[in-house]
Amino acid sequence: MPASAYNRKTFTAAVYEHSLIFPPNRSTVASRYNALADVMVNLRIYDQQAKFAASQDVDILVFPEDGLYGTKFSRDSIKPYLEEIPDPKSEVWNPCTQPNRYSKTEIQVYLSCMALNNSMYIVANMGNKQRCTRRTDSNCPSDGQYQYNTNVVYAPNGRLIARYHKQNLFYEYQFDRPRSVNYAFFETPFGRFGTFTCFDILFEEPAITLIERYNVSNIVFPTAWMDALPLLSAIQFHSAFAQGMGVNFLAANIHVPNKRFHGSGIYTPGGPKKFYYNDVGYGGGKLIISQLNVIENRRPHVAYNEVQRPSSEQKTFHSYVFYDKFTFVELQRSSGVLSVCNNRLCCHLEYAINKDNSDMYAFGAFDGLHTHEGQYYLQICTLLRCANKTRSSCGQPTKQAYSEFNDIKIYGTFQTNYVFPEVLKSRKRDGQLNLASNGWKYNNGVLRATRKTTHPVLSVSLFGRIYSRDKLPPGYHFTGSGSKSLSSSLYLSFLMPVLLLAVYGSNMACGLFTRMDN
Ligand SMILES: NC(=O)CCCC[C@@H]1SC[C@@H]2NC(=O)N[C@@H]21
Repeated sequence: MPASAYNRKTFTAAVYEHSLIFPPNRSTVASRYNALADVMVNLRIYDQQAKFAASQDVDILVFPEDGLYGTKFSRDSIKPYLEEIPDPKSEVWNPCTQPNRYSKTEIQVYLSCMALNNSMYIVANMGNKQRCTRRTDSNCPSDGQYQYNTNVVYAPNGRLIARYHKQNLFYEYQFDRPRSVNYAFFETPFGRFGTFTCFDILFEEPAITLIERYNVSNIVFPTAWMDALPLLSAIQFHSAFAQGMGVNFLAANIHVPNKRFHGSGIYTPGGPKKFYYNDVGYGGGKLIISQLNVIENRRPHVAYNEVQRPSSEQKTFHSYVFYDKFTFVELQRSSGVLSVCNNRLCCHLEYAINKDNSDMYAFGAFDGLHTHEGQYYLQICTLLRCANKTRSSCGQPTKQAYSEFNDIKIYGTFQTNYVFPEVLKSRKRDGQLNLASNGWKYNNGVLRATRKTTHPVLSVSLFGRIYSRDKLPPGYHFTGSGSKSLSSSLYLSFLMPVLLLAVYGSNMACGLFTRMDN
């Protein structure tokens, strides 16, 4: 559909960070009756939020991943919470107006009525079961059903219009990985929306393909994201993805601060519109509402690619950032130009700092395969505040910083256009994480402050992904996939190589892996 076909210029979006009420016991198998009671406690809170959102003329409301009953189920204990969900690509169903078409679909009926009663698009995450039999499907799990982590989308008339099964599972042994990637998108009067879930954002499939091949310019993103500082806090990375890919991005997280689940927001190609970050044990969930422009023409970024290696006079050192060994140089002067290289990536920094005595900053580069909790190939340039004044603390998580910069300009010799510009600050008032809503520009691969920074700087980074250098095929991680009965060492040392050979072999034969992204 051409962009001019959209009859709206703006729309109002909302995301709800939900402080969910967990079922009393997630390790034993509850009855369907008790499971539904657990879900209803959370659904009623969703309903209150939807009513309030409607009073604010919200067009689309997003709820988080695992928001209805939480995480850490076993394959068996999740079963009473699952529902069969028909494929909206092959049939039209309005659960609110046709509640008896399928049995045991109470959650879907409730969500659909929420959309209809409040006349808005509702995006939620729930569990989907799909029966199968080994007689016709040799991959059918031994318990006779697939179990998927699923996003569902309802139109303002209550109709189910999209269903997405999460591809890249993150230690979710209760769920199966879909055998082929499914792309879920839907049309609204204010643009085309795609959906994927949490860990998916780090991978090419389905995220990049949805945006580039299916031309979605808005993403609805239920997530259960645990912050991993210094480069992968929720608000920081989700905002950077929106900017790097040139999309509106609506991220709803669960709120469980003692497990590092927090940070939701509404992000645009030009920067964050509104976000919520609260890591203390009180304050609870929050509804965030913001008006956004309809994206007429998505404008992806091109990363700076000119190869230049100005030599740095300073000594480099190594330190770990989230298990990756970066090469760093320390910022020792009040202003200057620094370069640092790691493998094929060279990063360049021009800066002027008003440095507080308690701060130490370093500028680092990493070009390699990240292997902790999943595998993904990274190229990163980062200017960060070290956790204390030792070099080995550079890259360790910290939320404290006291220095502001008069000037920052960062660029690098990236071999990918998938570069996400991050600016993370420490909020003066209370030391909470903060984002820059303006005062920064990302253009032609160069990230620069357009004026003196406000709030102390925690990190400023160019976070690049090279999907074609990932060692695992899309969606294949050693986590999840319902393989709970296999010990991970057996899986990694024996079965994984066999699986990989089989997958690569068959896909190569089918010519599916010929596409190069970079
Ligand atoms: N529910 C999910 O899919 C959570 C995955 C996101 C976690 C992000 S990605 C890698 C980092 N590791 C973490 O602990 N948090 C980050």
